[in-house]
Amino acid sequence: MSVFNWYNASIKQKIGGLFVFLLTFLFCVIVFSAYKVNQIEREMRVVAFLDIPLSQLMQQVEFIELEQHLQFEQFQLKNKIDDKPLNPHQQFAFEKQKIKQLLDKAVAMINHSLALKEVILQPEAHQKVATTIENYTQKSDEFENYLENVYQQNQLTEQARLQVETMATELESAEKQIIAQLNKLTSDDAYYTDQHEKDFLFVSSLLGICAIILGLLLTTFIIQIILRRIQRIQSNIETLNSSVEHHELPLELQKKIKTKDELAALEHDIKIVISRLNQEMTSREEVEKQLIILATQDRLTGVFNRHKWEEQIENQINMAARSEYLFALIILDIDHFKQVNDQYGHQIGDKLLKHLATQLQPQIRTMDMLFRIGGEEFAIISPTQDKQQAHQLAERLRMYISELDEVSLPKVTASFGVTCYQADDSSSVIFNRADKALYEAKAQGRNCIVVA
Ligand SMILES: Nc1nc2c(ncn2[C@@H]2O[C@H](COP(=O)(O)OP(=O)(O)OP(=O)(O)O)[C@@H](O)[C@H]2O)c(=O)[nH]1
Repeated sequence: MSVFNWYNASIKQKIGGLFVFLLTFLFCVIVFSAYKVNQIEREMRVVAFLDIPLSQLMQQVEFIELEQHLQFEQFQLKNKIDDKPLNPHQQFAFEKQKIKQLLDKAVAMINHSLALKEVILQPEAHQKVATTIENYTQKSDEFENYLENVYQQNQLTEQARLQVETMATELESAEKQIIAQLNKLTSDDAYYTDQHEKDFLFVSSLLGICAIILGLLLTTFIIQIILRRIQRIQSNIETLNSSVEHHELPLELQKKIKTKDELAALEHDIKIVISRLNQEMTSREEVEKQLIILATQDRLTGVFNRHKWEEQIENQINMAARSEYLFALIILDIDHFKQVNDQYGHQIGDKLLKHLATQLQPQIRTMDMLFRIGGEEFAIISPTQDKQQAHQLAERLRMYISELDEVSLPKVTASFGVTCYQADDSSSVIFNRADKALYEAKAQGRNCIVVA
């Protein structure tokens, strides 16, 4: 079994470990507390049902013993009390009988409690008290017999008097011993019970402190978990918000949701919203791309359309008007295209236009732009080219078109009008100049280039 590694454990594991420790401690404290309560209850029962009645009994014994003492005093002084119906022996026997009853009762109580194993505190001391009482009873019997003998002889010798005195003193001290033992027993029991009560109070305080710490920890732990999850939800919502604001695809929820409470349901809902938004934005981007293509691309040939042409020629004019920037404009028109349509059909005419555009695109630089600006009319904007360079490009393209040989398509040629940006040109001015050059090229017999 691997030992819990506190230093390498995560915060969650640490809090969990602390919980296990505290719960174990709390459990031990509860068990100990229950044990103490039980012990105190048993002790209190002994005090209530044994020690206190014993003390009461001994108070009565003490009282009788006081009476006896007085009697012995009289006996010693040989003061006969005429009005008293009983003689000293009878008097002693009568009182001894009362003491004996009380002491027998005390011994019975102690023995009963000992037999039932109720005495948990100082059972030996209780046993000793019982033995001492039994000894006392024996001594008391002996004293009674002796006293009877002395009385019957009707004269008191000095020796007998001394013997009676000694025995009486011994009996008295035996009684005192019993009382002292009982008092000690009661006070000891009270002391131990008091100690156990203090222990119990200490344990109860520990219990309370543990419960408070556990409660605080538990509350903090739960609050932390809830806060962390709320933060996660907030961060997801923020991501969502920023994605919508910046038109970016939102990130997927990173953490897999394990729990099934209300917050988990909320996270799940947000996950669904994010996933839907992802789909929505992806398809919207697709639609936007398609729209841009539709807006800028010629559907038949795939090159830029007239709309893009108008936008770009304006851009080029603006750039050239602001700086030394130069660009060339080439307009090319397929020669006798009407005949192609007439002879091969409109479909072949379309195919030819598409084929021609596809073949021309790789022939120009990436910065050059090819537009279809009319039926069989194309334009090329060629940035940073002067007239000569533009003428060379047009010538290369003219040659290329005239040499194109596609089996399924008729061979064609094209005429070119070429010009360059001139100061203060507007889009229509430069276009008209190029168009005029093209017109001249047509007039010159086609498949040629006129630079304006
Ligand atoms: N197949 C096809 N034909 C088109 C398209 N757009 C225009 N045309 C045809 O192109 C032909 C252009 O004819 P014209 O303007 O007379 O010019 P041309 O026959 O090319 O003669 P020149 O330009 O003078 O050499 C017309 O017959 C149009 O119908 C198109 O998208 N597809």
